[in-house]
Amino acid sequence: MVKKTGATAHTPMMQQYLKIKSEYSDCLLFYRMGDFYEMFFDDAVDASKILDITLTKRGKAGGDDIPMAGVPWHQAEGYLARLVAAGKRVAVCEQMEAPDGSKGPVRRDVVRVVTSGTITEASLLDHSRSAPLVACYRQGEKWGLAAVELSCGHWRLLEGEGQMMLDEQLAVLAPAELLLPTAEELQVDIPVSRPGDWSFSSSVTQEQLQQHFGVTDWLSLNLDKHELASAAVGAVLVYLGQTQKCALEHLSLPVFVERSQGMAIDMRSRRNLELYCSLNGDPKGGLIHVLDETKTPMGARLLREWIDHPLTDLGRLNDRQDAVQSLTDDSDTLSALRNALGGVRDMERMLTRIVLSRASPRDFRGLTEALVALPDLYKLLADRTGLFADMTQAMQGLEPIADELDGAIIEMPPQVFRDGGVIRAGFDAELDRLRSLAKDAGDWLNDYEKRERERTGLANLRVKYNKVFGYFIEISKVQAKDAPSDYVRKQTLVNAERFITDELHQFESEILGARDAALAREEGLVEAIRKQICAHASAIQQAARAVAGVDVISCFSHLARSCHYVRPDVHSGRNLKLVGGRHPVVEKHLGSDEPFVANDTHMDLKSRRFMLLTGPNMGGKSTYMRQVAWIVWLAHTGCFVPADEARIPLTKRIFTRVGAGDELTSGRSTFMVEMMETATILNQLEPRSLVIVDEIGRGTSTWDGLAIAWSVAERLIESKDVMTLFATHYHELTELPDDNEVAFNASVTVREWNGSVIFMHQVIEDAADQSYGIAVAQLAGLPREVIKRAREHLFRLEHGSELAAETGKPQLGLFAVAEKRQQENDLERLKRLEQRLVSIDVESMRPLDALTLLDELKNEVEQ
Ligand SMILES: Nc1ncnc2c1ncn2[C@@H]1O[C@H](COP(=O)(O)OP(=O)(O)OP(=O)(O)O)[C@@H](O)[C@H]1O
Repeated sequence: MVKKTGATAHTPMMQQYLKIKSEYSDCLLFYRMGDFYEMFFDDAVDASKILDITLTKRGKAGGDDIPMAGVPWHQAEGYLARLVAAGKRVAVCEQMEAPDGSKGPVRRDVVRVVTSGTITEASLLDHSRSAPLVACYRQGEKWGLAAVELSCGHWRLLEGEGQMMLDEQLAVLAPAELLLPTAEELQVDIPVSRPGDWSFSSSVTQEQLQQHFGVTDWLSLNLDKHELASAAVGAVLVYLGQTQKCALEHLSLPVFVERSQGMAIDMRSRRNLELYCSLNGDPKGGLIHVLDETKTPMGARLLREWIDHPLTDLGRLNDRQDAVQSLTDDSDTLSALRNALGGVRDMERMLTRIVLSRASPRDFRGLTEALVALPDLYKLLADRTGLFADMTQAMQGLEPIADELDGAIIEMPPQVFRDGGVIRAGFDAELDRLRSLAKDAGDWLNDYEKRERERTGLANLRVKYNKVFGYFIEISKVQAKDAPSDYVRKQTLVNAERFITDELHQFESEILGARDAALAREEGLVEAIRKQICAHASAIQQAARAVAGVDVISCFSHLARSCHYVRPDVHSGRNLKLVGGRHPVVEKHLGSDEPFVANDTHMDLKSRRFMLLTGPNMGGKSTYMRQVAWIVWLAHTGCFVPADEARIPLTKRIFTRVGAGDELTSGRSTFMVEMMETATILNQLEPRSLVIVDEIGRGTSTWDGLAIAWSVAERLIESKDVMTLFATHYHELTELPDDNEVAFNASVTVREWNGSVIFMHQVIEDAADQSYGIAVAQLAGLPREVIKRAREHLFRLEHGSELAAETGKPQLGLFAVAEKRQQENDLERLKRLEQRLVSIDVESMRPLDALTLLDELKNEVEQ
């Protein structure tokens, strides 16, 4: 810990620093000094470690050096990102006035606190996904969530009950930062901030809404019926006030939208099905990677939202499908639309930065171009009904502001505002006048330099400029002695002397005045334009949302055409029929020499609801089951599906249990994870669930594993209105369909050829005849001797009882052993019962004792 006070009096600047720092003690303070953000004391020490920057010192406190570290202001973005990623909050303190040379430090204020949930800079955000700030408020089992994406302005309000559902929602929302009351602890790996318990209240929300949005009509937001979500909104708004310190015009209103439940998919299942990345963490192996053919960042984010939240409302689903169909059938419009979308940059996030006064000139230009592109887009969709009608309407009406912006902002603006050059010539007469004054200066300087060379005869004389001295004449040391007498010496360098003249001095005051005036004029114009944009913020937001919608729909249409996806018939009946189904990711990754083998699926929630899938390792079982899950999932998003024909029953939940890797970091073994996933499925099954079980019971002894797999399968078979695909290596389970007419066997086919196996990847309705495990091990390159020995062991295990009879040695097959153990257990239990019965003295028993004993005996038998 570095001492901050001591006997030495602090300089006025350091006193100002310490005062501001004391108000932001939980933050690292970026204290603006000229072209740098400086940090002092512990902040400097911490930042120098995290950012790997030099730790220097500035002045003393209590006799000790004050540590200092700094970063250049124009590179602050990258440094902020690293500090926030390291879990820091950073208060950015700016100079609020230009230094005027008078005594005392310039006025400084914190203009913003940067936290992981309030980042808006393009370079710090993943363009394709949201990273919301989420407040959570609980009362008993019930909870309310308010999630806002500051960089786009969208809200999502949710309420629910129970920890499990809360965990699931949080996992899907993937907050960048969580706001909680002080007493609340959630076991999540997300940075937590606490805006103050008082802020979690509906009345605070009402006040804040009035303050930020001028909303007085509380009822129109539908928050009055949702006390918990409403309280969470209050905390979000208070926190944004604490950290952003500016108007939040770009935020949409936090309306509580009642959502029909939608399809529920727990986080493990999302991971198991490889939604975002493959099980080994490669994003290219994730489904999103294959589906994301969107053209705009807004579209990419909305695509994730649609995939993340599949619909169970058939009406809405149909609207999406109709829209996708209409573009799929019209390839000219589709390609024109996708071309036009290609030119639209991230309107939502650029708008946010403009509203929050954090935009670069390029954000202004980017937004301008996006607005200018809107008419092309909506004209392409003119006369279309359904979803497109609302979307085209939202894109209209912004032409005047688009024209205004286009007339104001130059086509290739610089990266920062500092040197001006953002406003087009011809936009403002006064700016043009000041600029031409400044520009004429260049000509004047050239002319002056020429004149002075001629007058003095010094050919190397140069007129130069730097920030410290302004304009000066530089003459080499050798020639300096010949400088005329009206040259006033200003600075001596090793090889040169610098001079000033009255004429140059007078020119400087005029010219610098004109340049400053031009910059100030431009600043004023940009601010006026910014205000104009703010006034249209809500309309621009809606247009951006509409662009995102058009983008996702055209992405779906593009997939339908280019990858041959078909419109699924999602219906309220029970029948599932997939003809020529394919796995979207595996299909994409296979080379042309190894075509994907399409497979059919015929099931019914009522009469054919349990598929027992067997077959060799590497045969394609996992691929097949995931493909069914994916087709069902995608069908509920509006996307067409990779199949030739698809009829899909409305599905409320998807569960998966897939052979995942160990979660060793969470202290759970493979078997434990398996059992937890299985428990989730069995405890939460509800009608219209689709269950995928890819191996169960592998992480324990064969007997325990088989027993568990068997009883889980039985339970799933009994579950009405639940469709299960159950892959297993336990061959014994293929007997299940014998006694259960809703169950049927299926297997992936292989051919044997020259002692080797060839995988056909074809799913047929029959049990696999053998497991081919040893053949696959041979393919994988296990030593020949080990394979030979394995075959001998296999024979011994499969023919245990016959061998035992022949050799007299007890070498039992798996089932024989199981049966024998069961018989032995039963026998023992019977013996114990017999002993108890014999020892009873009936004559001396009271009736109550007799009844109690009878009850005990019954329990023992039933165990
Ligand atoms: N329908 C298919 N068409 C073409 N190739 C396929 C098909 N299904 C699977 N494959 C290929 O076979 C490989 C193995 O498939 P998969 O992992 O589904 O087998 P599995 O039966 O589940 O194996 P295991 O039992 O060892 O988990 C896949 O990575 C893929 O390359």
